[in-house]
Formats: sequence, C-alpha cells, structure tokens
Amino acid sequence: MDRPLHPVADRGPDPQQTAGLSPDPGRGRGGRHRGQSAFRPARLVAHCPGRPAPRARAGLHPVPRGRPVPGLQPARRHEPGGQGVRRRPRRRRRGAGVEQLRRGLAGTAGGPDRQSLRQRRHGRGDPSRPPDAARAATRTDAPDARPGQRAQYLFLGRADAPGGRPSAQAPADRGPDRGGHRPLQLAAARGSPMSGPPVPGPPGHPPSPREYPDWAREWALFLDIDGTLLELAPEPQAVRVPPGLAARIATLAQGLGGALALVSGRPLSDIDRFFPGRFDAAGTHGAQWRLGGTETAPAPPVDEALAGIVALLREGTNRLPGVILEPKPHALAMHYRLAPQWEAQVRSLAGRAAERLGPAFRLQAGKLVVELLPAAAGKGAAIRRFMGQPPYAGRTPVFVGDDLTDEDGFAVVNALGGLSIRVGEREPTLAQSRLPSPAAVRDWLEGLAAHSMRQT
Ligand SMILES: O=P(O)(O)OC[C@H]1O[C@H](O[C@H]2O[C@H](CO)[C@@H](O)[C@H](O)[C@H]2O)[C@H](O)[C@@H](O)[C@@H]1O
Repeated sequence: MDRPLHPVADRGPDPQQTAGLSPDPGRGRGGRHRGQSAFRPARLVAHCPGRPAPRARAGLHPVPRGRPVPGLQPARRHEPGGQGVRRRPRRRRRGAGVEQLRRGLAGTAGGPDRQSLRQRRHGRGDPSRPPDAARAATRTDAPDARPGQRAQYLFLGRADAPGGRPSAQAPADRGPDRGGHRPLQLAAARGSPMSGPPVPGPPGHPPSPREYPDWAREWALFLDIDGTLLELAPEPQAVRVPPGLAARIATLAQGLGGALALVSGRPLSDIDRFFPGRFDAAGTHGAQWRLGGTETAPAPPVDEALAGIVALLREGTNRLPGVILEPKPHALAMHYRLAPQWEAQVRSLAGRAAERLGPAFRLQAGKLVVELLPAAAGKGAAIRRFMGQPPYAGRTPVFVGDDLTDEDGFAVVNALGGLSIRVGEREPTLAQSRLPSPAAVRDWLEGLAAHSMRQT
C-alpha cells in the first residue's frame, strides 16, 4: 500500500507516543516486535563516502571538505567529522528583536536573508557552545555529519525567504509541502530541502519574552491543544481546562493583533467548548479552518465516505473493550489509551478502513490513537494558509506542539524562518526548541501575556 503515512515514532522516552501504523490485518503483535512497523521509519539520510555527492538542495549547500568557509569556525578537536560550526556573536545586543537577531546572525554567513531562527540557541547555557542545530550537526550520528564524508552540509536558511520573514505570497509552488500536506516520512527520508534535516539532538529552550521584546508585533502564534495547552487525559472528553487559560490566550491574541490560532486535531466544536471566544483555529488537523469567524471545510464527499466506514469500525471496536471510537467532522479517531493491549488490532482495523476509503484519506498515528483524515488535511498546510492571510502575513510563525501530527507544522514553520517548540521528550523531531510539559507551556504563555500587558 503506498498511501502516505507519517513516520513511526521511536519507542523513545515518551510512553504516550504511539508507533507506526500496521496496515496488514494478518499480522498482529506477534508478527513483529512491539513498536516495529510494517512501514519503514523516517530515515535520516547522510552522505556516505564512496557514493556520489548529493546535489545541492535549496538551503543545504555542499562545500568541499577542508576548504575554509567564511563565517565558520574551524573544526574543534572533539568534533569527529570536522564539520566546523557556524560562528555566531557571543553576545547579542540586549533587547535585540527577532528581526535584529536574524540579521545579526545572518551577517556571519550567507547574507541577511539567509538565516533562520533555527540557527540560534534559546535559553541559558554555556555561551561558548554552538547553537543547537549546529551542535547537533557536529555529532557523529547527525544526519549530515559523518567522519570522512567529502562534503560538509551547511544549512543556510531558505534562499527564497527575503529577510527570513514569512511572506504573504508564501511560495506554494516551492518546497516539500507545496502548500498542501506532505507526510513527514517523505520529507525526512529525502532530507526536506526547506526545513533542513531533522535535528536528532535535544532541542534548546524556547525564548523568553525579554529576548524578544517585539514578539507581539512580530510573531504569529500557533498553539496545539492536547498535550500542549492541556494535560492528556484517559479519554478525549475527560480533559481539564485550567481556569483562566482561555482568558490568557485571548489576552495573547489581542497583544498579537489577532495573529493567534489554535491548531488541533480536535474538531472546532471541541475547541470552542474548551476555549470559548471563537478563536481563529484549524480543527481536525486542518480539515476545518476558521479565520476571523469564517469557517471552511472539505467538500461533502469526505463525510459521506466516512459514514460508509463507521459501521465497520464500530463493529470492530465493539470487540475491543476499552477502545474508543471518536467520530469527528471529516475524520475518525480510534483511541486505545485505556486498552493498549489492542494496539495491533486497532491499527489493523484502521489499515483496512483506509484501504476501503482509498487515496482521498490517510492514516495518522498520534498519542495512543490512530486517525483517518482527509489526505490533504495537515497542520503544516493549515499554518501555511494562515500565514498567507492578514493579520498573520508578514509575521514570524511560532508553533508549539507535542505530537507526531505537529511535526508537519514544525516543518512548515521552520521553512518560513519561524520558531518551532515541541512539548515533552518525543524524538526525533524537527522542532528547534522544547518545553517539558503543558504546565511549562502555560507558564511560558503567561510570561508572554504579562510582557504584552506591560508594553501596552
Ligand atoms: O492536535 P491535538 O490538539 O493535540 O489533538 C490530538 C488529538 O487529541 C485528542 O486525543 C488525545 O488526547 C486525549 C485527551 O487527553 C487522549 O485521551 C488521547 O489518548 C490522545 O490521543 C483527541 O481526542 C483527538 O481527536 C485529537 O486528534
């Protein structure tokens, strides 16, 4: 089956994260190890000696090994591949905004319009250490950093992002997602030219409002819900929204001139129940979309096709006690958080349903859930769509998310020169920064809100 699938999650430190989907009804858990998928996981491709050097891709520039590169420090003794790291100013002028920061960094290599936020390190730490992305690239296991390789690969940001700023004319005709959804598996395996290779190391900390005094004028903020704003709960409807959170988000939205959207796998009806105020939102992983109160959704055939499959799934899940079927507008989710022993059966069932539905739908693995979604739906496409419209256009996208479904959003945000923040420990990720928990996200947002109120 060549239906596009998202990458399997490694069975890493996040016990809530699910693995890849099995479309093979005949092979249950016994057929392979736990966490092993019928599909290959996203592969991190490195250039190996002996193979012809890969062609230069947009944003990734092969440079002959050994040739000095302006703006790079020479390799240090502890860097096995001798890749060198990008030099960055040790100290940034206090109060430099996103744009100043980008320009300051860009001045070191590649010009002012070729540097993305991913090149900087967020938070405190040893100032002599290179930024996270560069530091990760010096690891022996980094995708583009191998001892003995003949070319070194330098991520120089997107050539088509003047000033690194997202543009209202976000180039839908360029890059891996071409304005629509593209599964991370493909992007990662081919080395997404827009986002650079996935960074396998632990990402840095997110910025504090003090570092970005102009955040309210510059950012477009996108927030995932489950596992990001809210702690996960045993069942979809058992989540608890902390008092005051919706008001805090409204304050932020106001501070941002309206450039804040909730981007969730939840349907808009859930989003509005948890966060009253009809915020801008992408619901059901982008299948529903709302800007300034105006909603758009996929054409009716999507729901008709799903209606034809619900009976099969209901019959199947009825035989799996504890498994929850969550029908949503334009999508269906099957949760096995309360009955993880049925994981293989749920995946098998979902795989059969996906085959019946055909290429208009795709499977999406999440945290102890498997979902059937319209093939074109994805958080990356939803964020890109917001970024093409006022008040988002011209701002720097910042996206906070936790799950596999959010990687698609991280890729787009990175490509637009923005900031991607992953919640929790799940690896690998394209996110540049990290917050440990939803509580930490809420604290971070509170810091931003307090800052914006002081400014206004
Ligand atoms: O994109 P998100 O906002 O993160 O939504 C993703 C899915 O969230 C919900 O499921 C997840 O959260 C539940 C409540 O904590 C949890 O019980 C479940 O195991 C998680 O997968 C929601 O029910 C789904 O519809 C969303 O797609």
